Formats: sequence, structure tokens, C-alpha cells
Amino acid sequence: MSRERILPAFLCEFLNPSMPAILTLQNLTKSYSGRLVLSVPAVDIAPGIHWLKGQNGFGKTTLFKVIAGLLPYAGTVLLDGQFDLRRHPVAYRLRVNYGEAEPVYPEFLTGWELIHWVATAKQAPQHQVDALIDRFAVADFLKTPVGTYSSGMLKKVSIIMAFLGNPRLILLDEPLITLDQQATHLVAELIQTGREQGISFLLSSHQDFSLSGLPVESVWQVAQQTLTLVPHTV
Ligand SMILES: Nc1ncnc2c1ncn2[C@@H]1O[C@H](COP(=O)(O)OP(=O)(O)OP(=O)(O)O)[C@@H](O)[C@H]1O
Repeated sequence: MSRERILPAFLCEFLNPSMPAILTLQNLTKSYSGRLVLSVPAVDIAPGIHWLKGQNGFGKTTLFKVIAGLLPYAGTVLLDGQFDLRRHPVAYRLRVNYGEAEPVYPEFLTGWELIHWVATAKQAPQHQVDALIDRFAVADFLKTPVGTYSSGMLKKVSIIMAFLGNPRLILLDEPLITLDQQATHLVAELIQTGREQGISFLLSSHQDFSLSGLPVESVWQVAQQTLTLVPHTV
């Protein structure tokens, strides 16, 4: 029996140092109208749960959007040592999901339409969609247009969409803001379970993630237009 069959994925990764970084950034730069916002010479992020910190306006959301494949950039973004965002755009995007901090969607679409559209793009099976809708108990309001949703309702829809399909990496920008306590616990549970199944997470938060109880493996900081690993004692 293979090691993967008897050990959780995250333990296999830990025991196998030859396993590639989940995410590699090389000579990555991002500018807006000629103004440099990010310049990351070379970074390898190991599989795991990682906390991304940074002061307002330092570039966390920009970095997430670049890694999610939503913004043009210069340089290399590589998933699992094999899926290059530029050279394998579909394979890469099937494996990297993104939940925005304050999601904005076309107001006339229903939550149901949005979720099913993302589920189709991410090749998510119906039972996965149903299970997430059920866990967040959102079925009732999904039939109405998102323009009528509260910020917490919108956030739940965006978190559901971020877990659809078979991602290797999920980027969650401020995943805990605007959610009620029950939903906050559920998100932490989904992250923990996802990690045990081999999904890695990059979580941005201005709150201290060490208080969430999640096994955060490293802390990264966006500052001075770059990304660095910072000392961390969780
Ligand atoms: N579409 C855009 N056009 C021009 N400049 C932008 C754009 N989006 C972001 N910026 C600028 O890029 C910089 C980084 O912004 P970003 O939203 O990535 O920061 P952040 O770290 O996520 O901030 P916060 O913690 O407030 O969410 C800021 O100076 C911002 O003004």
C-alpha cells in the first residue's frame, strides 16, 4: 500500500522533502500604470496553511489577484512545480481558487447562478455544491439576486465558490471578516479538512490567525513592494 493511502496528504508532504513547493514565484513584478507595486525575485511557498500579512495598500490583494490569474504580471507563477500560469492557463486555474475580501458580483445574478457558473468552470460535482450549500445553510436566499444580499451573505457565497472543484491551492483574502461566529467556525473547519486532504491555503488577514486555532505553518509579509517570510511562533 502506498504511503499516500495510509497517511494524510499533509503528513506525506512533510515527510517527503523532495515534494515541490506548492507555489513558486520568480522575477514576479506587477505595476499599475507604470507604478511598481510588487517585485518578488524568488519565493517558494511550501504546501501548508500560510498567513499573509501586510499594511493597508501594501499589495496583498494585488498579489492574490496575480496568483489567481486575474491580473497581468511579468515573471513566473508556478503551481506544484509543473503548472505555469502563463503556459498552462486552464490547468493552473482549475487548481487555484480565490475568495475575495469584499466580493462584488453583478447585482442581477442570483447566488445560485453564480455558484453554478463557478461550479461548471471548476468542474465541481453536484454533490460538492449541494454539500457546501447545505453546510452554510444558504439555500433559501440563493434564489434571490445578490444585489439584495448583506455583506455576510455575499461572503458565504464567495467562500462556497472558493472551495469548489479540486483545488491544490486556495487563496482567501480576509476569510473571516463579516461572517457570523457559526460561519467563522465552519470556514476554519473547511480549511482544516481541506488541508488534511492536501489543499494548501494562503490566507490574508489583519487579525491574528494564530488565534483561529488553525495550524498556520508560516507567516508571509507584503512590505516594501515584496514578499518575505517572517519569524513566526504559533
Ligand atoms: N486597479 C488599480 N489601479 C491602480 N492602482 C491600484 C489598483 N489596485 C490597487 N492599486 C494600488 O496598489 C497598491 C496595493 O493595493 P492592494 O489592494 O493590493 O493592497 P492591500 O495590501 O490588499 O490593501 P488592504 O490591506 O487595504 O486590502 C495600493 O497602492 C493601491 O492604491
